[in-house]
This record gives sequence, structure tokens and C-alpha cells, in this order.
Amino acid sequence: MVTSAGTNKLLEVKHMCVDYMAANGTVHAVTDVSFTLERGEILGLAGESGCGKSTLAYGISRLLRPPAVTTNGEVLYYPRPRENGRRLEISSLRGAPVREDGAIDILRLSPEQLRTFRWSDLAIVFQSAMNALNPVMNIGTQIMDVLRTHRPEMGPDQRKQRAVELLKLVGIAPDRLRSYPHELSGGMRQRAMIAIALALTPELIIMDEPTTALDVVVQREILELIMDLCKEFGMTLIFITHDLSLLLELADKIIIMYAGRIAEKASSQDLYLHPRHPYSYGLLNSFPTLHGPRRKMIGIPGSPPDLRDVPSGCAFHPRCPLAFSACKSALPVLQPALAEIPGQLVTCHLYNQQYNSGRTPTTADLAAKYDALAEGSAVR
Ligand SMILES: Nc1ncnc2c1ncn2[C@@H]1O[C@H](COP(=O)(O)OP(=O)(O)OP(=O)(O)O)[C@@H](O)[C@H]1O
Repeated sequence: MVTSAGTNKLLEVKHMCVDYMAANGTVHAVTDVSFTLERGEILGLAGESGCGKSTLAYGISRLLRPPAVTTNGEVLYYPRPRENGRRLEISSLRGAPVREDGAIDILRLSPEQLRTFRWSDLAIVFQSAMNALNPVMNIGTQIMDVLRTHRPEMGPDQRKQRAVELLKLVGIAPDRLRSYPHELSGGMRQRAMIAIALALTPELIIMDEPTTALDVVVQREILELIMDLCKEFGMTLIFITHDLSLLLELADKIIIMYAGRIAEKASSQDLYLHPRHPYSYGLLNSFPTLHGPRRKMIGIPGSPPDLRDVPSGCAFHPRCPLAFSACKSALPVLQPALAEIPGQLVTCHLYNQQYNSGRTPTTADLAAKYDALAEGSAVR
């Protein structure tokens, strides 16, 4: 059998589509999303509210509930080879549909396999996770409960020791083991949630806006903590936020979503230095950055579309200062913007010679069009 041993691939999402079958129409929340994640990588998902970030994350983790329906796709998870002894839990996924290359399709796991997988291999920290703590149980008990359920081989002393270790790891003093959630600050509760997510040393952590409810100083502390933990344990992270400036600092790779599809996928550096999609450019210039050159801040005109009725062609065309006729009718495909940077993929006709036989736009060209738009003189 060919296995994924020797490669570093952890997750491969292929052509994922999720719809919400709402009473007033089908919402196409995620459409044809594909990406690969290497072990130890931090992937950021960004985009305006309602572009499908959370749906994608919950779809990957199989946490979607009706009216959400995953209508297409595969979510391939490549477990570590079992010989190294660390990922023993994979043995509890026995019977899971394992492919020739060693991958497991998460979308095909049984409910029981899924439960094991979620805790041991994948952990999720939700938007308002700190409110998800049980208010009538102290923090220590909540951590030890996870260990009792998923690590039955651990005795009470070992569980307590591990709970103390986990609290220390997230910067909470061990004497807080007996504290109830209401006795902790928002930042501490969020740290406690991270400790619970880390309890079984999962391979992959998904964090959906984990710091939005916190003030900026605490946000930064928690983000630094997350980065340190990822580095220390070689964990792979999918991080969702509206705040692209955070992702530029935190993530290795960024996916910008628009209207349920990937608009651009690139390394943080490439995206920061030369965003290719007019939407990415607009998003980058709608907030101030802490580092780097001064940029004029210009918002993106209009608002995201209703996903029950997505515009034809490129969904961004009604808001795009660079749109031309093909953008209104032909669906763009995700492809490298420039042959010399194969890792920077963009869903835009401007970079497709079939539609744009002229010069490929530079970042300065995108800037000029947005500037002209801001001055009210854009030629559409
Ligand atoms: N239960 C539901 N029923 C119908 N539509 C839904 C439901 N949940 C989400 N949607 C729609 O699906 C689309 C994607 O939503 P989603 O929450 O995934 O976006 P998001 O990018 O994560 O937004 P935010 O940043 O605000 O969390 C939106 O148009 C939203 O209105």
C-alpha cells in the first residue's frame, strides 16, 4: 500500500460545496473550495462577513446541522504513520474508509469514528468558545473530564497532573484548577478553552474568531500564545478572522473567500506584498497595518451578495473597479496569477489570457483603479 509517510500533507479539501436549504431559497455558502494543508502550517481564512468561512470550517469538521447540506467534496485527512506510536487513537478509527494513499475521508466517517477523530485529531475553538465552558464545573474538572473520556488508561493523578500542565501551557496558574468560569476573566476563559482543545494534543486545530470578544491587548497575548503552541507542538492550525492584518502576522498561507468561493490563495508574504485579486487588494486596504509601508485606506464599494442569488460570472464583478465584460458572464477559475509564482492562485479573468490579452495588472494598477473609484472618477 502506498502511504502518505514521507510527505507532509495533513489535510486536503477537494471541491467542497455546502448549501443551506433555507425556506426562502438555497444559500450557496461554500462552492467548489479546494486546498491542501501541510503539517505544522497555519492557514488563515479571511473575507467579509457571510462569505462562508465558518461554514467551510464546520463542514470540514462535520459539525454542520440541517438545513446545511454538504452537496459535494472530499475532506482527506492523512494520519501520521502509526509506527511512531504517537497517534495511537487512529487505531480506534479502524473500519474507517482508508484510501490507497493512507488518507481518511472525514466526510465518510461513522458518527462514532467522528467523535474519536474530533477530540484526538481535530479540536475546534469556536467564536464564543469562552461561553461554552460549563458554568457549574470548575476548570480542572472540565479538563479532566475530557481526559477521563478519551484517555481511559490515565489514572486520577495523571489526569490532574496533565490538567495542571495544560493550564501552565496556556499561562494560567495551577491554583486556578478549582476556579469556576465566572471567577475568570474573558481572556482566562479563552485560554482555558484552548487548554481543553489541546488536552489530547490534536494534529489540527480550527479556531473561528477565537479572540473577537476580547480587548486588543488580550487578543494579542492569546494570539502570541497560539503561535508559540503551534510552533512548540508542530500543530496545524486553521484560523478564521475578519481581521486580515492579524492573519498577515500569524498565518503562513491565507485564503481569501468571496461569496462562498476562494478569491485568492497565497503565502502571507505574497498576499501582503502583491495582492492579485481586486477583492484581496480592497480587503487589504480597508484596515491599517501595524508594520510595512503606509497605505491609503480605501473601502470596497457596495456589499457582499445574497448567496441565494449570486451574481453571474465573477460574483465580485458588481463591486470590482477593474471588471470588464467577461467578468459578468464567464465564471473564473482558480489559477496561478503569474507563472513565476505558482503558489499564488487567483480566481480572476485579469490573469487569464483567454479573457485578458493585455498586460497582467500590477498592484499599482489595482491601487490606481481603487484611487480613481474613491475620487469618483473610475471608468467602469
Ligand atoms: N442556518 C443557516 N440557514 C441559512 N443560511 C445560513 C445559515 N447559516 C449561515 N447561513 C448563510 O451562509 C452564508 C455563509 O455564512 P458563514 O457564517 O459561513 O459566513 P462567515 O464568512 O463565517 O461569516 P461571519 O464572519 O459573519 O461569521 C451567509 O450568507 C449566511 O447568511
